[in-house]
Amino acid sequence: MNVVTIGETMALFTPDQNGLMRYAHSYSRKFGGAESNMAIGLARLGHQAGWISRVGDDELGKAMLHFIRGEGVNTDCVTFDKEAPTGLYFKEFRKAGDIRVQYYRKGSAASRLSTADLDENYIKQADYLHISGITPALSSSCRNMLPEAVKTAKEHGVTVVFDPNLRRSLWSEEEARSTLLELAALADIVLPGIDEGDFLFGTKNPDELGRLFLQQGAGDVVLKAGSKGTYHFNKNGSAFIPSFDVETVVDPVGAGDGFAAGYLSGLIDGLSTENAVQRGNAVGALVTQAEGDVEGLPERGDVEALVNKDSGTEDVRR
Ligand SMILES: O=C(O)C(=O)C[C@H](O)[C@H](O)CO
Repeated sequence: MNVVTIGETMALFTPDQNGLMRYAHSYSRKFGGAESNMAIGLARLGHQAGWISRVGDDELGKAMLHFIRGEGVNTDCVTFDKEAPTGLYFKEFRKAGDIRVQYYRKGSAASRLSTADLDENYIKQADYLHISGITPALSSSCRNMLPEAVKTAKEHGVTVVFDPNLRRSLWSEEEARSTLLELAALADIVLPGIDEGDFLFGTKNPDELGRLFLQQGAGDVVLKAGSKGTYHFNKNGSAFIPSFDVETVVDPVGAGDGFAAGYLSGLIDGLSTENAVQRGNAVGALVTQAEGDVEGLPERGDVEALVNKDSGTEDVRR
């Protein structure tokens, strides 16, 4: 297994018409969850990814498992929870550039994840353990589980990758800040966005953020600056890798997960850090071109076509 990830996936309902969702009568049902989005992204690029989760023992949970397994992600460590339902979320396209999400996930099956769901043998066979800052916001058992997962990974030399994925609606600012900082300190690689860096450290200055995350304990800091590009910092210095131009953003949700998949794909393939970041930028850009959290995740040929066509290859080691 190249990467094992842990987290909640929800059934995602999108109104079939744009505008205020109160007028919607029909919805498309998709699936979305930061960690499984990333795992599907990896599988689509030809890598082996495993997902640890709990889903409701209900029709949506069963459909979700079929879908994610069908995408080529290993689901051996996904449990059906008989006591709690699969979480839901709605994505409302109000108008161009105004997309809102509404969660119905409190008490969901995945919020009941705990250390009992961690299988040492499953985690230890991976090269990377990927975790996100959404999981600890779901419940105290989820919150306690992540440091344990990290401990298991570290005992077996598995590299820990942490994407803060700040979701303000799920918890208080104080709780979010202290927990995300704790997890960032445990990770080998952190993948924050500039706004998340600002939330955690009170600055949007990339160099400052790079320094602060390194000081916090990460070995590699991959700082996403949206449509501008991505900064990379480690003890040897820093680089800026520009983004790829996209004409219209159809749906930005999931772009960060796509970035993580592309970046990890690059590392797994042994690319230089800059080229791995560039692959992350390419996958992130392509995700925004289709509606849905995973529908735009590209196959390898699409990524190569974009990388080879574009001038995004300019990378400056600073
Ligand atoms: O918002 C969440 O918690 C999700 O996991 C749903 C989406 O798939 C995710 O936000 C995309 O990154």
